[in-house]
Amino acid sequence: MRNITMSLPALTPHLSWGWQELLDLCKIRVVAVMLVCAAVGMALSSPGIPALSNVFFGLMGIGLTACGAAAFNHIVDRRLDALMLRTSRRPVASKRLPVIVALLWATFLSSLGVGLLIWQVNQLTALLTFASLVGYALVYTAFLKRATPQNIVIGGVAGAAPPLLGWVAITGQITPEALILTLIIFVWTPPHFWALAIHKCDDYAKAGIPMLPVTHGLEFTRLQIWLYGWLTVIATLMPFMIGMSGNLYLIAAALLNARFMYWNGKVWRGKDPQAPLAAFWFSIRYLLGLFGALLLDHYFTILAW
Ligand code: HEM
Ligand SMILES: CC(C)=CCC/C(C)=C/CC/C(C)=C/COP(=O)(O)OP(=O)(O)O
Repeated sequence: MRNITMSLPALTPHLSWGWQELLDLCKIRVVAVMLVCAAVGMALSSPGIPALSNVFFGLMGIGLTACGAAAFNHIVDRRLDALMLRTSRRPVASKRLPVIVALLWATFLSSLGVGLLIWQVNQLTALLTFASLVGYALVYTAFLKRATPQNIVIGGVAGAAPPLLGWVAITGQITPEALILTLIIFVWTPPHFWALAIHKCDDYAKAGIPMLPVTHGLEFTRLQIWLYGWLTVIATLMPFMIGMSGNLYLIAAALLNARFMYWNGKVWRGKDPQAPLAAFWFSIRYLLGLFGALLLDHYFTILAW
């Protein structure tokens, strides 16, 4: 017995995992921002306070499924992740966590998430959340990411879904208002991701992943960031134009857009080597600020009545 125990570290030199590794699979900070967007979708879907049980189980179900999708992504991408500096220390890529454990964890999280939605929320939310899981973990990660520089544009549909999922969790219906919130995240994704991809271009090239800066060069990618930035600005004006949001939102959106386009403009001009990373981090604060403004505006308008 003593011999077996002593020889284990030699046989499995990298294996060392616990709750931290399981948590690392969940991309918890990305999922947290997605849940903010889902919660805003829930709030804007109805004039008063939405049914609290739908809010609670909706956010639990969407969050758990998104964590499961992220865990599947770690499994499918483990060889690619091992080739890139940014991702090489991930639990499955670095072989600290066995694939089978990650697979059981991803399956557990996703089943629990979708199960909660079917049981406590509604079938349509469960179906759309499951479609987002498949869209990200399978369609984007296993196929698009390796196949085309448009990978994140098409794959962005799955990442953009949270406000729609939140909306449907409360109302059971897909409406144009919910689709506008999703459109905002959809057109925001290319500036968000390509800014980071420019910064990590060598890493992606080394791993042979056809991200836009690798296949079409930095100048073309910088232009795309600028153009998608303007599309995002237009999309963010839509909630005001259709009367879903008021002046408070419009002012906040104008200020946030000015800063967003300041950074995207810097990326486009290509003179400041720090600009892409700064633009990437600002894109996250921007999205949180924008959805925060939608929420505040919604409840201020209700209180003002
Ligand atoms: C296909 C769509 C998307 C792609 C390709 C993408 C790509 C990325 C990448 C590569 C990172 C760096 C992750 C890391 O270093 O571990 C990142 C970070 C992040 N993304 Fe995205 N993203 C997408 C959509 C989204 C969406 C929809 C949201 C939120 C609604 C989001 C929020 C975030 C946040 C909060 C971070 C920072 C995470 C941290 O602090 O560790 N992303 N994204
Ligand atoms: C159910 C539901 C709402 C699903 C959404 C799932 C989800 C967590 C999407 C996250 C999008 C994201 C962080 C992509 C990163 O791209 P990447 O995987 O290429 O980046 P990486 O190189 O950091 O792994």
